[in-house]
Amino acid sequence: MGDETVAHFLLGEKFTALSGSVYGGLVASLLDCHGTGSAAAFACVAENIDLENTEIIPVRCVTASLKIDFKAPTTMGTELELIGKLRSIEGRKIWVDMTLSAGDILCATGEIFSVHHIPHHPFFL
Ligand SMILES: CCCCCCCC(=O)SCCNC(=O)CCNC(=O)[C@H](O)C(C)(C)COP(=O)(O)OP(=O)(O)OC[C@H]1O[C@@H](n2cnc3c(N)ncnc32)[C@H](O)[C@@H]1OP(=O)(O)O
Repeated sequence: MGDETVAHFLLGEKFTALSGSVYGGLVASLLDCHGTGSAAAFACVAENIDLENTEIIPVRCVTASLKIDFKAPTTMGTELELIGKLRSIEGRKIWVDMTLSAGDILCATGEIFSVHHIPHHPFFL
């Protein structure tokens, strides 16, 4: 993964909102999921956890804040690429900047602030 995370998606037509384009709420969901996954991966790297040889990723993150800017309609039928870049880690707090592109078109940017290693958090009981 180096200093960035990459994921690809090809969505089905059922996620169409306005004609020919992906529903914006789904764009936000993809960025949310990619953001928390990226935050967990960056936390592992910071803690020298070997992701290649780990069956269960020992770090979990939850979204505390998510900001999306929609830059252009997200074309339906084109493979989407999500890229996450670590902005910073301060203890349990992790900030990741993201882009979502369809081919050459930058469709959305996102910023996620997530929190990890939460003892006794109801999500992880
Ligand atoms: C299939 C895989 C899917 C993976 C999951 C995808 C992502 C998700 O859907 S997660 C679900 C949506 N998110 C949630 O439901 C989270 C709900 N919120 C919470 O559980 C808590 O508020 C939580 C965990 C974020 C923080 O609570 P808690 O652990 O008690 O820590 P808390 O002390 O309040 O905050 C920690 C730090 O973050 C800061 N912080 C918390 N929320 C925010 C925020 N919204 N903005 C800025 N800073 C914040 C606090 O100020 C604090 O800073 P510091 O340590 O410097 O004082």
